[in-house]
Amino acid sequence: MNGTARGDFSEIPKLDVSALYGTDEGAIADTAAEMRGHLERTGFLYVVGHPITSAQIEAVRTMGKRFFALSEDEKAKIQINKNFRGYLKFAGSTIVTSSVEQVSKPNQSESVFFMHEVAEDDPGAVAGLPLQGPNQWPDAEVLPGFRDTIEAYVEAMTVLGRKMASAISISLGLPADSLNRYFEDPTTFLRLLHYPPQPPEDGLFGSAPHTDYGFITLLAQDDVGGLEVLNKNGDWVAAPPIPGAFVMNVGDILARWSNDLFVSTPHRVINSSGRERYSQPFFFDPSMDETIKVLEPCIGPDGQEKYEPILYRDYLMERIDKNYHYRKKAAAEAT
Ligand SMILES: O=C(O)CCC(=O)C(=O)O
Ligand SMILES: [Fe+2]
Repeated sequence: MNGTARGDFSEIPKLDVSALYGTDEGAIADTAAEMRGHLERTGFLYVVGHPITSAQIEAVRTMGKRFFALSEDEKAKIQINKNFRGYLKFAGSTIVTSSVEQVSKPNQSESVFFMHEVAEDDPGAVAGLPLQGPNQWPDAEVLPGFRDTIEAYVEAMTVLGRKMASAISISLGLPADSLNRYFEDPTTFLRLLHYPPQPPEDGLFGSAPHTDYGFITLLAQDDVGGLEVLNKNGDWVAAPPIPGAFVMNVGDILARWSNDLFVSTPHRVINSSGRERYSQPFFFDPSMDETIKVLEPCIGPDGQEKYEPILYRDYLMERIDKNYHYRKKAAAEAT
């Protein structure tokens, strides 16, 4: 696709990925090719035809609603920690790395993060590697079934994430398994978000314009709406909810990995519905100790690699440190 098509869209395309779960190689290749077109043009697509049931998606949403309905004291028991796991209170994050506009007002949301599980006695955790440690869970007596529901969902989403990585490989003319090693111990974040209704106000967002850091994001949203995606004309294109579908988007490390073949598109949330909105993005990223170097098929005839290789851990830490109040504070205290 030539550069002029990048960002040229007025709606978010839909892709049926059922072929990726089968063995028909022709159908897999067709799906991968279609996906590639979307990743180049919009960087966003609806994923349908996956095997994750609406009931399973809904079960996670219900757990999120129950969690956010707890008292501030109860939620604060699992306040977000240095390993980036736990509860981020309302208005706890401001996006300062946004390339889209200068953002000053905090996001009008509260959220809770669960990452890939790392045992306390894991060598990485013992060595104090960043972001390596156990999750923080709400008290099982307060929220029975919470942990099981989240873990089952993360497992299913990880399978879907790997299918997408494989499709991306195929779309670039690489063997289906060529990216597997990057996702053996994937860095994953499941973020449960709650956006209370917000007043219309200049510069006030549920989620301020931003791009995602990682490889891909697979988002399930409730029926409220409010997610918008920026096209090349500067229009904010709505990404309204489609029952059972995930909104998938390219993150910055995939854009970088692909030498900017794929586009990490800015997006934002404004919850002007008058209702509570709940969403659950799953961020599927490479292993912390993998080095991300421009993929061979993405190097053009000029041989130019626009980006230096980078260790995913270093990349991620830099991005995270810039974005969150609590980490900025911790970083300041450490100096
Ligand atoms: O809640 C949404 O619809 C989008 C959330 C989002 O963009 C993010 O958490 O990165
Ligand atoms: Fe996002």
